[in-house]
Amino acid sequence: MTIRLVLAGCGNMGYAMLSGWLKSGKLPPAAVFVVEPNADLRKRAEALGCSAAADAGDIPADAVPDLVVIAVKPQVIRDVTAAYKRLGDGRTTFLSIAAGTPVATFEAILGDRAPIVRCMPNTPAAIGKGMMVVFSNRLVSDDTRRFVADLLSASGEVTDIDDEGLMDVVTAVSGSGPAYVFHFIEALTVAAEKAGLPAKTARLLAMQTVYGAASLAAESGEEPGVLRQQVTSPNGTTAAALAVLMGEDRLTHLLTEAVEAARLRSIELGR
Ligand SMILES: NC(=O)C1=CN([C@@H]2O[C@H](COP(=O)(O)OP(=O)(O)OC[C@H]3O[C@@H](n4cnc5c(N)ncnc54)[C@H](O)[C@@H]3O)[C@@H](O)[C@H]2O)C=CC1
Ligand SMILES: O=C(O)[C@@H]1CCC=N1
Repeated sequence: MTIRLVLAGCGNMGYAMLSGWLKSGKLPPAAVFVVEPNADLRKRAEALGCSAAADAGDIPADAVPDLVVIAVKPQVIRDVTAAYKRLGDGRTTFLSIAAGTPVATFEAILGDRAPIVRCMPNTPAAIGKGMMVVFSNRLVSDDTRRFVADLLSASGEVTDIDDEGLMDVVTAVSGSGPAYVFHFIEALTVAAEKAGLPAKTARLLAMQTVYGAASLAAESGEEPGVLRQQVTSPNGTTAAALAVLMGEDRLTHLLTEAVEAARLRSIELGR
């Protein structure tokens, strides 16, 4: 079958997105060629029905995929992209999910004819609940934008931005954000254990509370502040806890600091 998509890097994020695309049926596995040096990860991709090889040189020489997805660490992005230079004649679109790395880095390597899309996904993409934010260079046609958006929609919500400078903020909010929420679950579990709950119960309560609250916020159409007030009885238990979290805007300050640290790191990674 014709190779329509090459995935360079099938680690955590590459695999998460690939699984979503295949599950949705938007792409037949036989149309995907995975390039991944790690043998175990290649096997995992082959188990999905894709072809896989350790090196870009193993892609059939006559293949002209619609899309090359670059899903490697920012530190190796230049070397990896250089291996696809022959596909920079305008027929293939490049989609990078790397944190920090600007479109200009790809343009410098691939030349001035390559349509390039920069996307910041997050790991909930693995179960179709990701957040994908997309920035495209001027060579990406409307048709290609639609094609890419449709493919990405298999992994969750997709939204466009037209100011690339905001990608570092996006990375700090939705790209890294799942880790903040996972840590919140960990922290609530520890707090529950310290207050006397058995470990297993503590974890169940913390996880189901975050899951239920996020689902309610997403599905009710109500503002999070209103939902918060619905939990908070005057002078009750929630008010006591929120005085700790919201007093002097403690949690807001902490998250603002965390997002800023991630944003600055994203800028550094792009250098
Ligand atoms: N993990 C996450 O939550 C998110 C990651 N990203 C971005 O996704 C990219 C990948 O991150 P992860 O999946 O977390 O890292 P990872 O380390 O799990 O995956 C990267 C993969 O690239 C492979 N690789 C190394 N050299 C290669 C080469 N020459 N050709 C092909 N593959 C090669 C590695 O063997 C590895 O499996 C990064 O640029 C990161 O900024 C973006 C959004 C979220
Ligand atoms: O931690 C990182 O650098 C990547 C980018 C966003 C999430 N993970």
